[in-house]
Amino acid sequence: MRPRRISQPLSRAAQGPGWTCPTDYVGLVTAAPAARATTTVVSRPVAAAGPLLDSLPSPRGALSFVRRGSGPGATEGAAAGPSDREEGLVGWGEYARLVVTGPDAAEQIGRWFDELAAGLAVDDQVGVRGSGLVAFVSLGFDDGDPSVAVVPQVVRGRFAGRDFVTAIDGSAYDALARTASPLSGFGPARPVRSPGAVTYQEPDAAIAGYTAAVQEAGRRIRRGDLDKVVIAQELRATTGRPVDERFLLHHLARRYPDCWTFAVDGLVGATPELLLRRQGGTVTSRVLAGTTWHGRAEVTGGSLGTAKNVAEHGYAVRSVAQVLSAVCDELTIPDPEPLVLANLTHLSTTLVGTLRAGAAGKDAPSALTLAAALHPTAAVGGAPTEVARAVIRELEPAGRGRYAAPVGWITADGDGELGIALRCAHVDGQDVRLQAGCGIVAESDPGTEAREAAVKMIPMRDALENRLH
Ligand SMILES: C=C(O[C@@H]1C=C(C(=O)O)C=C[C@H]1O)C(=O)O
Repeated sequence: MRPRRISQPLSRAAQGPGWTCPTDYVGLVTAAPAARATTTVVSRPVAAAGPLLDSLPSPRGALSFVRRGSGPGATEGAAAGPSDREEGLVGWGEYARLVVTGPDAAEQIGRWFDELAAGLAVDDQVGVRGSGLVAFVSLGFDDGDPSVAVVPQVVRGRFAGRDFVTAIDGSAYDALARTASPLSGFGPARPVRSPGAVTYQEPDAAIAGYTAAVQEAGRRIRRGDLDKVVIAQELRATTGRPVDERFLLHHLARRYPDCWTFAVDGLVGATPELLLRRQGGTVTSRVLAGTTWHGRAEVTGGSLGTAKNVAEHGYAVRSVAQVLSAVCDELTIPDPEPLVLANLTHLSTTLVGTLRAGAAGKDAPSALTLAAALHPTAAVGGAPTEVARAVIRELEPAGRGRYAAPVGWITADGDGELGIALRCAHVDGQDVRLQAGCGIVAESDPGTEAREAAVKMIPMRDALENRLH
């Protein structure tokens, strides 16, 4: 599907008289709406109604940023998390969307969202994070890579144990505004389908190309051009049937409850790395770099703490600390600790900051502004940043698209939660592009890095092939 650029929200008139519902969602369709002068965003608390991901109505166009989600068959996987601790947002339907490129893509999205918000009335009876007006955002890695923002027509959310639904316009709005508990209508309008057989295109050539790129990156580091660069591999796959994004999301959420299971405009994955959460005056970032994986003898205990991993991790933490310390009164940077996932263990540091007093409230930098300032951290770019970006452009000529860039949601008052789009694939019908990368430093061994990249593709390969280990 080619991105459309829509600078104005789709008005009811533009949808035409025959318009009913832009998605396959049918659960909340009620009587025709009364005419309203101003479009209203309505958020209402609702009774808990099963896993968030179960509400996504269509195979395509899923919007998600969910943690500890489960979905059907949640008890199958050993790693399944209890769904009562599930939190996040899912959305569907498009009230408005923007696709932009350029070094100021995040700024353009921020301005567009501010203007859109200024034209909407908000009736929020929930008042938790993520309620009220939100946009899902997925930025491009490089200036030329398109960035996408979507304001959904319907959002289902859960934070701090509170369930809510937000709707703008359309049938869901009418049901929400008129009935006390509209949730009985939620559930997939179309059954979730497997993508069928998966074929990978020239996997050996992809690995050989990657190993050569890592070798070249190492050579440049050793000759002193830069200290660290993250080099990514891509793997293309074709599926027997058009991919149902929900199939991937359910699988990822079950298997990786500690990750944020995301989907925005066909980019689907489960990332362990939180680039930035802004909640009022508090900012949080979980930095990952330095990796070992299960099945390798040296995975346990001390090996994660090798000088190479500690150095790799240090670049990433410093790159985040530098940006956040400029806007924070206080910034806590604890020692790194292991983050154990189903297939990998990363060195992890969670930084927490308090935004500078003068910068609080309306003048505070928004979550999107901060995420754009942080991007690319040395966890996905390198050090120094600009040299690493140039090396990535050269050694990854296909371009990254939205892989390894900020993905998540933002609110109109500047809060939001944005991860780094990792362990993901871009899905377009039966075509799937998987990407995964590794931080390269002077001591990196190309063969080992190629194996690490392969391990990082396992979450998405398993999801596509519906394999549970
Ligand atoms: C680049 C990726 O992962 C990043 C690189 C890591 C590393 O090199 O150790 C670890 C976590 C991520 O910050 C990826 O998963 O594609």
